[in-house]
Amino acid sequence: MATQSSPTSIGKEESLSLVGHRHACHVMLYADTKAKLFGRTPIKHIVLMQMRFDGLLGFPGGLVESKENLEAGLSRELGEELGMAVPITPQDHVVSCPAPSCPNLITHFYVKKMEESEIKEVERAAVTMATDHGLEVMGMVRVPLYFLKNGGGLPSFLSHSFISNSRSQLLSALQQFGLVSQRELDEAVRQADQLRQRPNAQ
Ligand SMILES: O=c1[nH]cnc2c1ncn2[C@@H]1O[C@H](COP(=O)(O)OP(=O)(O)O)[C@@H](O)[C@H]1O
Repeated sequence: MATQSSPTSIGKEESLSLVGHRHACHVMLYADTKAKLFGRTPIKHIVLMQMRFDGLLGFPGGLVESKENLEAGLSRELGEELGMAVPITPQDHVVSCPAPSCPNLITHFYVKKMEESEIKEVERAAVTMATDHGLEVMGMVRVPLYFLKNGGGLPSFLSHSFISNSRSQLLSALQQFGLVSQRELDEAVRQADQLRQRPNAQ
């Protein structure tokens, strides 16, 4: 599994002053919802990730070119991956970290809250308009934040494989933005670890 523990963060401006480093920017888009699974389990929040071309889960975004500023580069990547403009501002920045297993790469993470109708528009555009759909991006996925029996829901989602530090980005954003309690996150991680250790796990 490709999950790493939280790497040490670095100031965004400080990271930009490092010589010979590349910068990757990714964003977690989310919205509140009143929808219920099977008419009874509250979904609470729509949180978007994507299935990448390499079969790993990650957030939309990508490498920023050296001439671009970070938010402009991220907005450009989103245009390609989501098929519509989703402007990102410096206020959406959450944390920057050296990539865990990629020397000289800094990962910058952003979080943007949207309306439910806006996030549904993003999902539609990602399939119908995005140039990357079916190529670099296999599809957007919603993160299940609820718990079902036998580890279903968030624990099962967390037991999949994630690119770079995107799993720890997800966990810390869910906690920081109050989408899942710390107690539930701890329980989800515990159950995810158990699911991975099952002898018949794939
Ligand atoms: O969701 C993510 N969170 C953190 N780092 C990521 C995420 N997705 C990819 N990365 C890292 O950033 C690098 C570039 O990202 P990505 O593959 O999205 O860019 P690209 O489409 O411009 O090639 C990847 O090789 C990986 O190390």
